[in-house]
Amino acid sequence: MVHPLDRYGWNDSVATSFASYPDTPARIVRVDKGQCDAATSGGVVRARTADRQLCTGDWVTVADRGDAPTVIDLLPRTTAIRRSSSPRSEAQMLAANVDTVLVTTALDGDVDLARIERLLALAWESGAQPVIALTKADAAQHVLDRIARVQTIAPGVSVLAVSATTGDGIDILIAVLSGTVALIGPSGAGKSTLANTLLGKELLATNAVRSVDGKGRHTTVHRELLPLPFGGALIDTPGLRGVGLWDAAHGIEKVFADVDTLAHQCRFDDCHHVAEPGCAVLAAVESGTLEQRRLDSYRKLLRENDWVAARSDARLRSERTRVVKSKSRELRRMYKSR
Ligand SMILES: Nc1nc2c(ncn2[C@@H]2O[C@H](COP(=O)(O)OP(=O)(O)OP(=O)(O)O)[C@@H](O)[C@H]2O)c(=O)[nH]1
Ligand SMILES: [Zn+2]
Repeated sequence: MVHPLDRYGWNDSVATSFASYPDTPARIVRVDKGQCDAATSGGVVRARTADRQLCTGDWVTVADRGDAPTVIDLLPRTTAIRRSSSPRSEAQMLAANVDTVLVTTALDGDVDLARIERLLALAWESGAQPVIALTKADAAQHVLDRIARVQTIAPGVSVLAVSATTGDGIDILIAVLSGTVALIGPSGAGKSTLANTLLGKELLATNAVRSVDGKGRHTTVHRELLPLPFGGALIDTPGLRGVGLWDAAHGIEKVFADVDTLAHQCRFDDCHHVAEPGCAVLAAVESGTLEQRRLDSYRKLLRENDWVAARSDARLRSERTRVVKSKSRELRRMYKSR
């Protein structure tokens, strides 16, 4: 049977997770300050978010409380794309309940491998399956070589070259996408153009890249979930100029599965792959099977991740101390007044 929310990613397991909630099921398609657009079986409604921290893709329940629809419950997220938002060292949620993360990079310039590795770490960490789309293939040379190059840094990920202009590669891309798809990539990567091609219509504003410096302006402002004509739904995200990792140790391990396998062959279990004897990682760099660039990138992301983890631990600790202190102040006041 067709469910009205099928277009927004409804399926059997989603239906099961709603079983114990009495209010109306809905999926968040867009979040604004204090309000959101929520897709329900009766259509998209404007709802109050109360003080809930929601993000695009969340499954929630809504109910009419007094004068307006209000979000009541937030269902547990199956996957979540998070990045660190400096300077407060907090996690920023980009999208929830995503099945496929479509990492995009334009082929018309230099492909920044380290940036792809970073975006892949973020994607793997979310729990969703990453797919890489190398865009603007019509404006690129040596496309096959470049696909092969990117494939070496992305174990377990499909790498496809596509062109929204000519339509090349779009069919294959559609075949590998499943469920809710989130598009991520730097500004000007052609995300909105690709999104419009997948959606089959011009729903998202695109922006010509400034010809002077080749930089795209940020055209995408909102994250919005839109139904795809071939099934599933799409979330476009604003161009991510710098994405900081947030607690992405597992994601980094997946991106660098090759380095990880080597690391298990080192003589010492706690090898740092710097100068230790019997280090399989350094041996692989020496023999040319592992690129120095990739090892450097791996180390850099690990260091950054450790740093963010330490900072957020410190923040949580100080928050906890503050709560404890204010609680004990409260208690002291209470005892005094007795
Ligand atoms: N030649 C060519 N140009 C493309 C293609 N796809 C996008 N472009 C161009 O690349 C530029 C940027 O495209 P957008 O889709 O706005 O990029 P974006 O990633 O959404 O950018 P933000 O919204 O800033 O994140 C525009 O000038 C597009 O016309 C393509 O397949 N081929
Ligand atoms: Zn080692």
